[in-house]
Amino acid sequence: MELGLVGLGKMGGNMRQRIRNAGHTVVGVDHNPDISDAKDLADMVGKLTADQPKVVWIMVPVQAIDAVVTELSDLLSPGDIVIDGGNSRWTDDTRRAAQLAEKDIRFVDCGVSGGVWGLENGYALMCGGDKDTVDVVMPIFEALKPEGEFGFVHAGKVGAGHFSKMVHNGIEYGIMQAYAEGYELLEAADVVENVPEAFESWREGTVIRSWLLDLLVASLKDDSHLAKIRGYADDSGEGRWTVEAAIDHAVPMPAISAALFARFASRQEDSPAMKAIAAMRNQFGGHAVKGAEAADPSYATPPKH
Ligand SMILES: O=C(CO)[C@H](O)[C@H](O)COP(=O)(O)O
Repeated sequence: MELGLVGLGKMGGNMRQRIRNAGHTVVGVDHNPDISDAKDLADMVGKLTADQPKVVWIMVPVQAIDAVVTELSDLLSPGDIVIDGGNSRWTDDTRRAAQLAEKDIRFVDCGVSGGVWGLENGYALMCGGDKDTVDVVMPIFEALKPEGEFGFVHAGKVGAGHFSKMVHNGIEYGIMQAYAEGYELLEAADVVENVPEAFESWREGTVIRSWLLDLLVASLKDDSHLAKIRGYADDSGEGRWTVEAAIDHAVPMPAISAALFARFASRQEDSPAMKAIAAMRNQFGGHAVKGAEAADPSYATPPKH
């Protein structure tokens, strides 16, 4: 089968290779001419010549997806298929599907998990769209997914793929946070003599073995106290959308929301909220505060009311 692939970065570049390894033709396009097979989107579409609907997979940062969808809507023909494999917000899928449907172009949303290891291990795929459309793309999904029984779901209509991926990522936040908190306690308590060794021992036989645990062990092998990196964690939206969806459905989500808020806390040099707590403790109990007492001696004595 023939596929156009837009975006050949960390994910798209390896996906092109895995699809080619399975014997398909991929015409990839990227801003970087050194890795691109076509000079622009029009050139890429022109190079898709097989007797089939043209199928174009978008694998670009979320901010760039709308522009690519709009350009493709002018380049493709009725019956052709666009797949959005980025980490899009699931509510954007119906809007993009409707935009393309105006020109009878079909749309599939596909959450992709596997990161930089996907070339080797395969990518777990969660897609949404009409069954007939998903069936056309199936050879490409088969090429990308891990070998074996699992790693693919046609989750439902348009939007269901990214909704599934969003919840997957929310769970990812919660699992990572739990390992991270356990790591901090082990480091702080100084009871377990070799923390990386304890984590490594959990990789087999335990209830908490997982790939994320394997990855943490790999990081601790390289840097046993994680001294080379700062405790600063970004987010790209998936955790926020998961918590927002939980609110929409009144679903209690204490672990995932705590994991999300822990990331926000990681970005603060100092905590305005904890300053407020320290100030109130000082007000009601004359409890000592850190930092400000040197500059303002009034903090050293309990205020009189
Ligand atoms: O989808 C992924 C993994 O499954 C991406 O790595 C994603 O970036 C993770 O989300 P966040 O950046 O918010 O941690």
